[in-house]
Amino acid sequence: MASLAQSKLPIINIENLKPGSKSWILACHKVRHTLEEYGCFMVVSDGLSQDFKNEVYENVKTLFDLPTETKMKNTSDKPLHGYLGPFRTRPLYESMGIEHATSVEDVVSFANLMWPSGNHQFSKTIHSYASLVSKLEKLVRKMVFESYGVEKYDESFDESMAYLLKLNKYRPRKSDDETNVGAMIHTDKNFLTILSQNQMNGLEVQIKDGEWMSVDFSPSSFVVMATDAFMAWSNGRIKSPSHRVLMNAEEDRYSIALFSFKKGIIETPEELVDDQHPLKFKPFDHYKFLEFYAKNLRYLDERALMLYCGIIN
Ligand SMILES: O=C(O)CCC(=O)C(=O)O
Ligand SMILES: [Fe+2]
Repeated sequence: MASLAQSKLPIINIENLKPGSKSWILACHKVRHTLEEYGCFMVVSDGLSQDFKNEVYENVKTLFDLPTETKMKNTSDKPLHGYLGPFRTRPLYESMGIEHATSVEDVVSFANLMWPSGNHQFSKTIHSYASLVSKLEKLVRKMVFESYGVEKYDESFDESMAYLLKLNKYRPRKSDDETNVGAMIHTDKNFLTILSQNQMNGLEVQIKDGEWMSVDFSPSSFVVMATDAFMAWSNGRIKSPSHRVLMNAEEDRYSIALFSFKKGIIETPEELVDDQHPLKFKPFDHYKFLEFYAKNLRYLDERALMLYCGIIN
């Protein structure tokens, strides 16, 4: 069995840097090289104070405490965007998607659906959180694009990004007979993922040679994770790390993932294709790929992308 690495995820400081400065350029390269090697890294953010984080997670708990019939009202025409309840293969897990969480109107209408007389506190806190995290998403993307010298494509991403805030709850096991798998081994299908958790660990990432690393979130930290779509965009340079959640905690674990999706086509910049790096993935419509994935959920890893738009050279 693969061993569990004790090392920590790289931590990169990306806040408060002046674009164009020497430290900015160095950080851009570091972000890109770390995503190429590990597919993820940790960021400690000034914006995620302990008080704010407590407030966010209290609101998340209040949401999951609602009756199942209420939570089930959260549906979506997009796959895997609405409420997902526990089921046989993953009894510990529940998740709620809030679409367009960076738009205050959309968060308010989600809250109105969950609480008939609204929930101002929830809307305010969750919208502030989504805004903070979406800024980080934009920053990381800009840094990677700049490091590859293809920043001219970043604007079209900025204009067409949709943000899904995915709130996850993992309850503890009821007995030793129950599985401890909170989330099965998978790679993400959005463009970039920015994750935080309450104080309960459980996330594990496969780094190299099948080695699993358990992620110890430091306070005020986010994990930035690349995905299959980002890997395709980079012509296979960026790694889309396999990850899972194992629940050994005795209390509920909550996490929040901000998922960015590109409305429209994702295509590898021509600058990233040459004789040594032939094109690996055909251009693809991001949401259509998500639909394909949702219909073929046995391919939880990057095989889904290979089957959908991979080019066999
Ligand atoms: O809960 C976590 O830490 C990870 C969640 C996750 O992998 C996902 O939502 O795709
Ligand atoms: Fe994931």
